[in-house]
Amino acid sequence: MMHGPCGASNPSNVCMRDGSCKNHYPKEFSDVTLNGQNSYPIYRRRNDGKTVIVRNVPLDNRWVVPYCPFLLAKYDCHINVEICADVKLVKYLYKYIHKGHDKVSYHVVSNVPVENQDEIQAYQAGRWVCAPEAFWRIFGFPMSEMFPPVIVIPVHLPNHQPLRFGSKQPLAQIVNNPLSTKTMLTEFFFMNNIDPDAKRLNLLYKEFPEHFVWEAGKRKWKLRQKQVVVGRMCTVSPVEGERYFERLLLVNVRCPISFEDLMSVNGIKYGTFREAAVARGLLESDEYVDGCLAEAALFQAPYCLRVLFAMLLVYGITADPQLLWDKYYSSLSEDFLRRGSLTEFEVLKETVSAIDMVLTSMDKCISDFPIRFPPNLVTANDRLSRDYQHECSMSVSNEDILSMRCLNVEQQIAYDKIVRQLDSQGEGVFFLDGPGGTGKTFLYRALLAYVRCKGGIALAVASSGVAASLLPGGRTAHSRFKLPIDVDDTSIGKISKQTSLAKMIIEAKLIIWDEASMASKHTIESFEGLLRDLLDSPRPFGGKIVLFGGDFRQTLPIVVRGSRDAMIEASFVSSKLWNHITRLQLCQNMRAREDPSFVEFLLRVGDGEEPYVIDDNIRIPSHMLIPFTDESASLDRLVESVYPSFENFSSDPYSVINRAILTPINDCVEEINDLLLDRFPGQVKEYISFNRTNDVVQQGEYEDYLSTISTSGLPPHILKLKKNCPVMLLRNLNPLQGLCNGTRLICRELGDNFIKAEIAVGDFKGVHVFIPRIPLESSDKLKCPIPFKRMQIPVRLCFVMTINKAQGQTLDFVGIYLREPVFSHGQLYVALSRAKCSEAIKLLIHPDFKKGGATDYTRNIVYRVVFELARGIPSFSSSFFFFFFFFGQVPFAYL
Ligand SMILES: Nc1ncnc2c1ncn2[C@@H]1O[C@H](COP(=O)(O)OP(=O)(O)OP(=O)(O)O)[C@@H](O)[C@H]1O
Repeated sequence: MMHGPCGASNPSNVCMRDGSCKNHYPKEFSDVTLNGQNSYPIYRRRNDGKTVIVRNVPLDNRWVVPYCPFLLAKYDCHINVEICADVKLVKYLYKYIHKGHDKVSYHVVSNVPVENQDEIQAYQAGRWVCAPEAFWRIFGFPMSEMFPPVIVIPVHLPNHQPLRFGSKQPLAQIVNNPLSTKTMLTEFFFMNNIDPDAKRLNLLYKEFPEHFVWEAGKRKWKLRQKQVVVGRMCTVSPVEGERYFERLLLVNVRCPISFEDLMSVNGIKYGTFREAAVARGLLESDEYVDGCLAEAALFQAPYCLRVLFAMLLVYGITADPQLLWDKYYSSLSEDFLRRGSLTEFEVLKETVSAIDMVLTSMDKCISDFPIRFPPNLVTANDRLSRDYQHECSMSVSNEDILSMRCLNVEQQIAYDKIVRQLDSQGEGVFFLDGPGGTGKTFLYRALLAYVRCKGGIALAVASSGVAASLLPGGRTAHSRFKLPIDVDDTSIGKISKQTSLAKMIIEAKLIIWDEASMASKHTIESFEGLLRDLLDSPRPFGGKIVLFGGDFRQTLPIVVRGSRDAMIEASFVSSKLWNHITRLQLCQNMRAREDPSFVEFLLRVGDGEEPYVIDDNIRIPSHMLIPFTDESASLDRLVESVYPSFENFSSDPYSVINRAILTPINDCVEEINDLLLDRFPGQVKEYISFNRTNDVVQQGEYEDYLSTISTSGLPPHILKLKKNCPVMLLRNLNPLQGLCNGTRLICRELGDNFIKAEIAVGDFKGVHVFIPRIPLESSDKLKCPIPFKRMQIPVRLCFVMTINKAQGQTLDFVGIYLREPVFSHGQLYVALSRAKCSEAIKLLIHPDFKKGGATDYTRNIVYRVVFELARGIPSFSSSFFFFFFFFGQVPFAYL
């Protein structure tokens, strides 16, 4: 069915209102179906050049009314079906039931003279009941049904019980009726106080109707025998003040026995619900920041306190930074004061500089915040030259110096080639291509050591925080080169030539960019434009020596819900710059060198050469499999393989940190993490988040829903932790000091307002940090359709993590849980290649009954075209290396 035509071709069409179409035709062309503004779908309408003539006007795809081709053909009429894939679209479920498809407006025209007509009465609304509906109603069949039934439960302040009475009922009778004061809420408290079942079940208010029935006549709760129901508290807007805070407490406090009990926290009775909510950490407030710093100051760790203070400033959690600065200055400067040799001014300068240094790594500076200091305490020049000095004087570990002499043959060839260019002050852009574990990081470290030992500047960056934390002095490429986050083909990084950052980049002898295969081509092109601009050179990358590295078998740049073509198009190999790059190949797997048959298997999986059994499924060697018997028993076996005994792990948490269960989707991560936390020894502590909608009007309406959202970029609403458990950081908090998105940590202390954690991997292993609650947003618009911020400690348990989060990490033991098969290029390969040998891997594959229920094969997605594009450049000694690539992993050193 075609709409219209309307608009200029037919301005009098029925859809025209004020000169434009009320149904917004013609729609936009779109290659794919997208979620549009306010969750209305933008359907796929390809610009294929086809038109049809409707009432003498040529109409293209933009005029087609959405329809379902199957239903159209089957019933020979226009039927459209929309699937609610987003919470905002649920409105359709209700809209069409209540809107009344059969409702009509009609006008009754009478012969009465116009001046005597009652226009309002003349306008009528009526219903037209079609024959099937008439029959349906006559037979008394239900027209609509909701399952399970939803019981709405009231929220009222003490002595504010809502009361219904007749206009003629005597007031004394109402007041003296003992039942009038009883509501579902007061009786919920009563039951929690006296009823053994209610005590045993330890319920939240909203859970109560699932287990108890409300007897309206007797105004009391009775234990429910059967029937499934859902309880929902009525919504309360934050503008209602105390009633809103009371509801917030009722959402989170189990088994309260009275209003007073609800207002008590740890034995302290607060005067208001708001104060009680703040004390429970359910509300964002300045009291929280104060409490957080006061608690942290007790640890007498001024370095950690300064990092914490900087985080609280950056995330804008405090309204009055000056007040906090004055109050905590002595704790923040404690170590400088203790030195004794510094003047008061020098102590101040050192303290401010130290905080400023942390702020710089988060792209801020102390002068961005309203704290009064003597003028020019830390100047912009100080800041930049500090960064410059830091890079110039980067220390080199003995291990890295030694690595220059331990390179294998392939590494040595690549190393020599780059060193030759460095020594001859030449130029060159390289791509170090090697499967996971072939020693790319090892080679980067050797090259960084070479340049730095000679006093030169070598900049090390990576696409992800985890990879950056494995390089000495590593930063994420975005933060180091100030690259825009949302880049397109016109973006160019911008750094003023007068700054010392520009000086540092210009003087850098070598720039290394790890995991460039994960960076989008626009990001790399933007970086290339920046180099040309800074170096005033038309040559690619401004004539610098740049070494990119990565593995195109691993995951490609993320294009949210992007198609295969979109991912390939976004990849580095699709960039025009790819032709200017010399490829260096590493093949010998150093991580899994003890297990050559595993290495060969890995490569076949990564290259998409492992034979397919059915569709795109490959068979997994039986010794790597956990046989599927039933859901919980098989999962138990997987868990036991990865974490045989938690008793030993809690005394040596480092042995947990290098083990993990990997899974492609986030859905079961939280569930299995919670299961494992239960088995982990120790007392559990819960941190409940506060979810704040960006539009304050939506707060009351969506608050309950927001707390159910679980997505990989956000910590859970209820974060459960135990002392010594492993967690993963979810934000780049302080990349300079190893706190990157993906850094693994061990929880050492569980404070009321923050956790004290120890960095468990990378160059900053062993460093302690305080991690407070910060406001976090998710970029996943589909899972988070209502824009909101979650105030929570930005960590997740990492007994289990998604495969994408594990990229770049080496693990001692890997469990792979495939409740759903992998869904994107390279995921199976990334998961398998985290281990050093096949003995250190166990896979559990859920049977796919559509494919015969087998549990020994699973999907492997490989976009081979990426490899073809990658090979489209001159490959350095490629034939020499490919010989070994295909004919076994014979180490060159043995030849
Ligand atoms: N020449 C070498 N001599 C000894 N050990 C090496 C050598 N090269 C690499 N290794 C070791 O092999 C392991 C894997 O190396 P590395 O992490 O550098 O690989 P990678 O290619 O960067 O892996 P990924 O792509 O998964 O990050 C490390 O434990 C590293 O120390």
